[in-house]
Amino acid sequence: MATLISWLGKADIDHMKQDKNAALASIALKSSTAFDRILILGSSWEEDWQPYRDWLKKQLAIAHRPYLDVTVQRARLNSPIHYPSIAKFTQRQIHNALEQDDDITISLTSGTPAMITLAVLLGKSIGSCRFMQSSPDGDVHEVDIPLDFASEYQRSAMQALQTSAAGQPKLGKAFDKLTANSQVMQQVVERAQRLAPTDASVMVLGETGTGKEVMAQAIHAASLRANKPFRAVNCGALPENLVDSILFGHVKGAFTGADKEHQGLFAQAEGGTLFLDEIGELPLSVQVKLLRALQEREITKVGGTQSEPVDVRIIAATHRDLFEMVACGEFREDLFYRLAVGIIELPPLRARQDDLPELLDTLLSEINQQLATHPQLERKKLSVDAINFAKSQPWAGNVRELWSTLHRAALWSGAQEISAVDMEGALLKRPQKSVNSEMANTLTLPLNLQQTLDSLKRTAIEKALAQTAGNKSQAAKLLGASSHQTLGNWMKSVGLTQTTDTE
Ligand SMILES: Nc1ncnc2c1ncn2[C@@H]1O[C@H](COP(=O)(O)OP(=O)(O)OP(=O)(O)O)[C@@H](O)[C@H]1O
Repeated sequence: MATLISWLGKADIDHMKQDKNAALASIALKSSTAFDRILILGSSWEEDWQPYRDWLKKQLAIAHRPYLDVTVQRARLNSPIHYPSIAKFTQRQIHNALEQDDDITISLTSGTPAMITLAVLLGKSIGSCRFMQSSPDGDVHEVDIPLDFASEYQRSAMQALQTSAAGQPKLGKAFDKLTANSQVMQQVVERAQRLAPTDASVMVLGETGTGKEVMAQAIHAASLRANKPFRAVNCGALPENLVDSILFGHVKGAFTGADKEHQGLFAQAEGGTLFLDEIGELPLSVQVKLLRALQEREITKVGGTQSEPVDVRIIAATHRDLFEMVACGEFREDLFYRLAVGIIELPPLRARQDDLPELLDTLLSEINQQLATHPQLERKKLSVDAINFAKSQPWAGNVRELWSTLHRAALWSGAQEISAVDMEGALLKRPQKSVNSEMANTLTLPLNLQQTLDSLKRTAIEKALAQTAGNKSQAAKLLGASSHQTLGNWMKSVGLTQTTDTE
């Protein structure tokens, strides 16, 4: 796909009014490459953008030049000669274009000297862009700029990265808070470390309490945004009528009670990272706005008319099955793919037993620090049988449940060493679920009772094994079987082959 990027100058507009091809139009119409997309950057003469776009489309049609898209992108510049705002805007446009197409041509004919200088600098350094200009008589030629400062730029960019990294938490340090001894967690952390500096949106998936927020903080701390704000919000806890305003802000008078302007979380996280926890709970109407913010990198405050540029990295998280939500139409597919550029799946605690000893150790030191503030409570240690007990539990609430159980055990245990009995006593017992009336209602008679019971037994065993990553001892516990041997017998009785040896 080929894209032409060009500023829209006064000369372009004047020529359009005289129905003459010049500058941008000459390049669009006469270049040897037919452009699939033409991206026009506009900063002044807004009333002429639409007529220019329509006129150019007409000229392309007359010249039998097929195209996919001709768009005008609004540039919010401090002035047409303000280098920092032009640089920021141009850089974003080239990056966006490179995400879609690899053949980028930049016109050097339209725009102020500042715009053209920066287009050359950025086009040469960011990617292998081509440059074109048109002469006053309408001839078009490719401009050879014989400077290879892409490599020079990369070298100095690397140096800048190293310098800034020196002042930032080291990559390893950023992930220090995450216990990751098990192989499965090490792979997850390696992946997150690779993703961290890329600036891509990230989707963290995992059951409740698996450490999604800790992971998001670590990614932020290991990114080039580490010195900028990290803001977190639980989308599920936002009142539906205020979600918009909390995320995007509102202008004074936007609604009853909006007695002053409010900066939303996007503005508060400017330059940094916004962590959207429980993204699956976001109402569809807000999902549309979020998608727009990600695509256009612009937001509009509630009640506002002007959009404002934003530079925020999004890390989203959910414990829900987003694929299923997409399939049911509860979550926008386009937003899902925008967010899930980098997917990090945190395994449940029961699938990473090797993390338990260190996790228990870390959690206990935190708990001991808290206990230290109460003079009558002593520091606690963990016995080996307490660690083994922890390993035998399914921990449906993951690290959070482990933490609270350990906390209770530390408070209740009379001895300095927490035993397995203390841990067991501190476990919150989940109510046993019985076959309820809802299930009974789904039964239709006549039925073969034995077959129905076998099928239920089989489903329950499969579910328990899936939930415990094939660990038969833990699955047995979930099903109320006295041992993994009993579970083995049950499996045989319903014809389930015992492919897993994990106990
Ligand atoms: N790998 C880990 N190492 C150390 N502590 C962890 C780890 N994972 C989670 N924790 C701790 O467990 C608790 C829960 O973690 P966190 O809030 O990040 O989970 P979550 O997946 O975001 O939960 P929820 O889905 O309920 O929002 C926190 O106290 C956190 O510090």
